[in-house]
Amino acid sequence: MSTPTPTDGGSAVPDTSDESDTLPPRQVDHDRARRAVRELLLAIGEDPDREGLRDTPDRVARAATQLYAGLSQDPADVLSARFSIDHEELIIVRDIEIYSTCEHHLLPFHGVAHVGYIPAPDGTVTGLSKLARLVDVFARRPQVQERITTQVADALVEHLGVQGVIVVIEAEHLCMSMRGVHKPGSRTITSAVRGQLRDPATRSEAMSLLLGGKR
Ligand SMILES: Nc1nc2c(ncn2[C@@H]2O[C@H](COP(=O)(O)OP(=O)(O)OP(=O)(O)O)[C@@H](O)[C@H]2O)c(=O)[nH]1
Ligand SMILES: [Zn+2]
Repeated sequence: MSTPTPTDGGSAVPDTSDESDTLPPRQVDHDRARRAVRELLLAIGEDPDREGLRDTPDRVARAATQLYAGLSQDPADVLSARFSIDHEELIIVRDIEIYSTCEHHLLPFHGVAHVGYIPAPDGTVTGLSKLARLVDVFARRPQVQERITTQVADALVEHLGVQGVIVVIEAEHLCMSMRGVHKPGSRTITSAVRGQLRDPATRSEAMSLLLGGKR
């Protein structure tokens, strides 16, 4: 599913294998990331060669391969795990923990995602874990919360042919907590609704299940 990422800290070699036909090579360029982190440390007046910081550029570069792994992952691959169970009613996975990185400040935002959908008319569903994996594919990129929300909803329509989908994400943005406006604890809630779940009655049933026991 995912494109392999270098683990030895060496510079990423552009992917010229067959996989590059489907996705552009987006692995983290370790050398470049290391140089950038060293520059940032110099820019803030730190000594990147002092003991505690000596390995930091390399650590940050390696962390980036995890934090931005979604850039080289294809939602179609995640949703290729599908099977027919002849179920045409609402399916919800809620409280999916989500960690992402705000594209404005490169600081984390984290919270929960709730995903519900009404399967295609032939009853085809995907595995429950795939909904959480789908969230991660879009969260592990430089992002804004609204975009993750719509991308998850649109991917389920496009790749699974669902009749309706609702996605709600609640998250705290550290760029609002530890800097800037300094409002720790504020939560941002975004939603995206498609197809049959736009119908007010169905949508209200889905919302009460999505948020059930939490309000
Ligand atoms: N809509 C949206 N805004 C976001 C998200 N993450 C961060 N932001 C906002 O992006 C905005 C960037 O505003 P700017 O004025 O360009 O940057 P800034 O001077 O650092 O803003 P402050 O955070 O207010 O200090 C801020 O208001 C952030 O709260 C997100 O996921 N969605
Ligand atoms: Zn931010």
